[in-house]
Amino acid sequence: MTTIAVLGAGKIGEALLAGLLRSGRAPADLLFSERHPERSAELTARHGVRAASPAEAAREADVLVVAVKPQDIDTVLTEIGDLRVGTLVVSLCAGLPTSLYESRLPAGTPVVRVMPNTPMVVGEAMSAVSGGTHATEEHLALVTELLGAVGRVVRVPENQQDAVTALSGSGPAYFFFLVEAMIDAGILLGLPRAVASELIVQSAVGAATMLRDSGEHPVTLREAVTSPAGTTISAIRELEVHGVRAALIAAIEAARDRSVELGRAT
Ligand SMILES: NC(=O)C1=CN([C@@H]2O[C@H](COP(=O)(O)OP(=O)(O)OC[C@H]3O[C@@H](n4cnc5c(N)ncnc54)[C@H](OP(=O)(O)O)[C@@H]3O)[C@@H](O)[C@H]2O)C=CC1
Ligand SMILES: O=C(O)[C@@H]1CCC=N1
Repeated sequence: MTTIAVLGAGKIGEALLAGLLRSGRAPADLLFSERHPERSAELTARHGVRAASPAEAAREADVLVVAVKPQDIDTVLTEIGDLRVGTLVVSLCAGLPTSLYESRLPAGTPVVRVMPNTPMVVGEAMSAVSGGTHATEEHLALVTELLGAVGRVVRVPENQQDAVTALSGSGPAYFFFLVEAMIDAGILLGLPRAVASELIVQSAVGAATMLRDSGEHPVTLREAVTSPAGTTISAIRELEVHGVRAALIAAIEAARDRSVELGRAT
């Protein structure tokens, strides 16, 4: 059986562990590495998965998933020390290119770069995968299978990963921000917070399901809500006056630029 080790079991690392367990991987085939003993104990109690040092994890693993913050990559690569020949390294880190790993790990190490997102915790992640110089079709297929257990997976050329990071990696945060603002609007209009929250969250679930399942373009779906001389068009005019479309485009461009910067900083 393939042994998978997750270095850095924070928000994304723990979501992946939980998803792999949900998809039927045995706890004995998984291990993780965390900096603080209390966090390790908490994770082992919650998931029944073993904690190990980065060096132990690297020695045992067939697949080594790196899920530390990009700023911690130097430390973790130093800590893992020697890697078994052929160990597949999977990086979930924003901005970090496969060439960074290839330059620091034994020659020929296969590396796959992945950008997932937090809906992984409910099995609804969107992940994009790109192979490094030594990643074969089998490596990409294995990573696609692993990530497929926690959501959808697409393949992209590595030079698109910074854009992917800005769109779907950070994307859930933009939707949460929008929902938060819409709930605030409900409060302004005098609704109790709980009622405003239920109205908006269910509307978001319904709209997302229509987007995914109807096959319709978002413009068509929006037009179906927008009655002539009705309420929706009054709101849409305000969104355009306040430059919400341009703000979103600029925000996503800034996120892409930050991803590029994180890659250059290491
Ligand atoms: N959150 C998100 O939405 C997404 C995140 N990512 C990427 O995933 C990676 C992790 O992000 P996220 O889960 O949010 O971050 P977290 O900070 O929640 O998780 C990282 C974990 O790694 C631990 N860690 C740091 N250094 C080491 C080390 N040397 N050995 C063992 N454990 C270590 C951290 O401990 P400590 O807290 O002590 O530092 C922390 O628990 C990032 O690179 C990010 O770019 C990708 C897609 C989406
Ligand atoms: O904000 C970040 O840097 C990480 C990467 C994508 C989502 N969260």
